[in-house]
Order: sequence, then structure tokens, then C-alpha cells
Amino acid sequence: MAQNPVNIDPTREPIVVVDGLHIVYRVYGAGGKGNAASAMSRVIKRQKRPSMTEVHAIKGLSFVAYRGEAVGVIGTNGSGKSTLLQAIAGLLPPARGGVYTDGQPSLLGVNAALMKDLTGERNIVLGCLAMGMTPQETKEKYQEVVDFAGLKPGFINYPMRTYSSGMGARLRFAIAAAKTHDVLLIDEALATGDGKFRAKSKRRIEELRKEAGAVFLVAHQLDVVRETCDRVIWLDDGQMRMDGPPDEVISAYTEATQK
Ligand SMILES: Nc1ncnc2c1ncn2[C@@H]1O[C@H](COP(=O)(O)OP(=O)(O)OP(=O)(O)O)[C@@H](O)[C@H]1O
Repeated sequence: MAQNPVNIDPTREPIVVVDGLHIVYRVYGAGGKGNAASAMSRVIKRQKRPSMTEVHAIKGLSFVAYRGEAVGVIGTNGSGKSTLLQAIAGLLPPARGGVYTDGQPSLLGVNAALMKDLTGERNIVLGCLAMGMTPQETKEKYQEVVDFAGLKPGFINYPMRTYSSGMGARLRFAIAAAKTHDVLLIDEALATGDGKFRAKSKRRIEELRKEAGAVFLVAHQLDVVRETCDRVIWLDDGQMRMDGPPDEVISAYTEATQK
């Protein structure tokens, strides 16, 4: 049974419904020796596998995000922010409760699958195709992505391993922003951008919110959240601590974490 049943506002269009969600990671062999030799010796001796530990990362979370919202998710390290985004993206099965989304969620993370040995140009093409764009749409969007990323001249033809982390983040965001997403989940991808790029990203996120469903943003930099979001969820040990307007939630969070 859900701990906090969700209340849906009938006058608005729900895009993401998180209903009494529990996410539990299973860690096998925690504390024991975890190498191949010890596993082999266990098999030979017909011993049971080492004990399993559970990490309860999200504990009965419920909320509704509506069309057009940009929701910031904040909280201390390990509070469950990335886990929540992965659960909304459908990458982690709930232990209990559920996540329902209207449309296809896309998770844009710091480790988004760009190929380090390929050039920026190749990554744009692959990224657009991977997001479901046709070759023709990819061709049409290509220059827009290059302009948005605004890399130093020539770098678009270099392998991505030669990029700084900020340049990689810019390109990743530019690729993701080329498409209208039903639910766009951004995990720390704006963190390394400079002020000018963040302002540009904020404008693009606003456009995406109008065109699409909802945007979720995880960021440790609170000013990024304040600038970009119109609602903030504060997670504390996998539970909802506060949900409301950015200024209110961020000041309560700052006060609590500076004690
Ligand atoms: N793959 C995993 N296996 C086991 N436990 C995990 C795994 N990923 C995360 N956890 C645990 O789940 C909890 C929530 O982690 P999560 O990464 O969601 O937090 P976070 O708020 O995004 O943290 P950070 O701010 O450090 O990025 C933590 O206790 C973490 O140790």
C-alpha cells in the first residue's frame, strides 16, 4: 500500500505520477571478498553466495508533475535524486508503488552515452538518431546543435575525449535539446556550463516546457535550480522533505544544511 496516496489536481494535466514509490538496490557480497577467485572457490565448495544487502534509496515517495512544469530536485549526497530520475526514466524497477508517465521520458545524465573516440559531429548524428529523429531531421537540426553547443572553433571535428568536461556537457545538452521530449530528465548536465551557457540552457528549457511535457533537473548548484525551475522537490534520505516554490524550498534547505 502506498504510504502517501497521490492527489491529482483535476484542473491540470498530469505528466508524471509518482505513487508510493520505493526503490531498493540489492548489493551482493557487500563486506565480503568480491573477486573472481573467491567466487570460483565458492562454486567449487558449493557454498551459498555471500549475503545480500539492500539499500532502500527511495522510501514511499508520492507527487504529481503537471504539463509545463520544470521541477528541480535537491538534497544532500545520497538522498536519492539520481535514483528518482532513473526510476522516472523507467531504468529502475520499483520495489513497491509505481511511476506513470504520459509519453516517453528521456534521461540526460552526466554520463550520457556519447562515444569518446568519435568526433563531436559524429556524436551529434548518432545522438539525434538514437533519440528517434529521422536522418533528414538530423540533417536539418545539425547546425542548430553545433551553434547551441558553441564549442571553440574546429573542436566539432575532434574526438570527444579531447573536450573539457564543460564542453562535453554543452554538447550533450545541445543534442538533447534538439528534440522535443515528453518528459526531459536532466541529471547534473548543466553543472559544468558557464553562466552564459546556463542562461541559454534556461531559455531552451523554457521552450521545451512549452512544447513538451515536463522537465526535471537535478543540480547541486542551487542557483541553477532557482534560475531554471518553477517548483522544487527536496529529498531527504529517500523521502519528500518539502515540495513548493523554488525560493521557499531552497531557503529552507540552505538553512537546514548550514546548521
Ligand atoms: N547502484 C547502486 N547500488 C547500490 N546502492 C546504490 C546504487 N546507486 C545509488 N545507491 C544508493 O542509493 C542511495 C541514493 O543514491 P543517489 O545516487 O540516488 O543519491 P543522490 O541524491 O543522487 O546523490 P548525489 O548527490 O551524491 O549524486 C544512496 O544511499 C546510494 O548509496
